[in-house]
Amino acid sequence: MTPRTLYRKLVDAHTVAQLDEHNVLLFCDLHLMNEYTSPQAFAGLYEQGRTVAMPGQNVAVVSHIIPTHPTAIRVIADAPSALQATNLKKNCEHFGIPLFDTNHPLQGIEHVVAPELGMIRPGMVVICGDSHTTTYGALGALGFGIGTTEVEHVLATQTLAYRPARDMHIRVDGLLPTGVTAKDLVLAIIGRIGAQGARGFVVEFSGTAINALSIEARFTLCNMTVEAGSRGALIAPDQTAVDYVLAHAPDIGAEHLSAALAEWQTLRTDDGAALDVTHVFDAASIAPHVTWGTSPDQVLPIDGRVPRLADLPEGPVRSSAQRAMHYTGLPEDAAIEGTPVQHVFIGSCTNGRMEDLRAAAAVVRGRQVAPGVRAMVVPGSGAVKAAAEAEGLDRVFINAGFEWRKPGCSMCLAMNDDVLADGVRCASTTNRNFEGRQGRGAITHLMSPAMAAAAAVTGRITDARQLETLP
Ligand SMILES: CC(C)[C@H](C(=O)O)[C@@H](O)C(=O)O
Ligand code: SF4
Repeated sequence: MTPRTLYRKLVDAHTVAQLDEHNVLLFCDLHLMNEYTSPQAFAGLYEQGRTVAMPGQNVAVVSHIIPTHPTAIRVIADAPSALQATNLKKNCEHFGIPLFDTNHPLQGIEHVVAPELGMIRPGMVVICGDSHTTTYGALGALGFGIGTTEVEHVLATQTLAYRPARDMHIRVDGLLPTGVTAKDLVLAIIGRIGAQGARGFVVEFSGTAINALSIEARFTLCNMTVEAGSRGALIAPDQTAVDYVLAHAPDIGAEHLSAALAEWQTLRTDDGAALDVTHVFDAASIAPHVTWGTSPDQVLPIDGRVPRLADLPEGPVRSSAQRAMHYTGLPEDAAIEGTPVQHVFIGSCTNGRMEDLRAAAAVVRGRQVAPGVRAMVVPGSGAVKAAAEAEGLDRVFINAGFEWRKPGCSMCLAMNDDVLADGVRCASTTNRNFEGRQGRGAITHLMSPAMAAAAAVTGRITDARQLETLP
């Protein structure tokens, strides 16, 4: 048999029919939905009198528009947003789709909720009307975002017309130094290959540095791979992945377990499989990274300087850098370290999990948020929030002067009322630093949770490795 990549194996195993030369009909094991990208899809179903083919293989979560203030009952004040949530509830009830509604104790960001509740298994195809569905590659599942018209088709048929991508392999040799995280790795990768560098590809990661990552760190890596333009990210499931899945999905009955384990074993790229592109990185040389511009590839190691325009190739790279410098107020050749911030945001589907909160808390413990800085932590889900509180992390943050919020997307994209004012500069653990993403005129610097925590306590962009851990 011709050697195949892991990606090809997943596509082949889910192909129901070859539609034409380029497209297949792909079966989707799980379809996740949010309040934001599902309304028109449901409207389309009603219009055509169609029903949902496999309601049990769909799950909905209120993620994006939900307020995160620490009130006992959450009420969505904004009328159009409230309507989106009510409609999602009605639609889910009508079609029998499970829903994590506004006040559900396990509500959160869809990409945090789904894996922690054991919904994601190696070998699955998982889709969602949201680009960060690539997260699930961390468990050897092919996840990717789809558009609203596709959401309708998936609801009606549980399948999707799909044009397979090309295979990119990113190997990361060596080990990340202490204090350097998966967030720094992915920012370094995007910085080198560019925000369009993986466009048209599904990226498989391998190498000693990847094998050494925890599953939560792999979620961060696969989540942000989409910011290099990729159509998916994959890591072959190893023992770390199997342990995670079994710990989070105890319902895999003993009678299915050995078959499942045997199948997961086959989920790897065969020797000799054709790869379209390969990149190699050296983990040991990677430092904490921070974005300086308005695209995730406008990024620097913490000791780096904003590029000089004359050093950039003439054309779109230079002109977008020029525009970004104007927007972020950082001139060419400026050092990124020491840049003052007024806001710190710790959360999102990239870095809103337990390990992220622990890493931030380790920096914050025994310190205070710097004067003039507003800092908040928004856990990725109700389960993350409860686990963090059980460990006392909420007290660490609150005692330091952070706001401790309820779960949701929040200031990752400011679709609720967590919006930054014009000109405010924010150290953020999120994944996109686009113009206006966190509020009109607000400036976002992407970084790891430890780096964001260091910015909170010093009031400036700081190398977290230089702050001693206090008892
Ligand atoms: C709202 C949604 C469509 C969007 C996405 O697809 O990623 C959002 O989650 C984001 O992060 O920008
Ligand atoms: S946390 Fe941010 S990136 Fe993730 S789904 Fe929500 S808005 Fe999108």
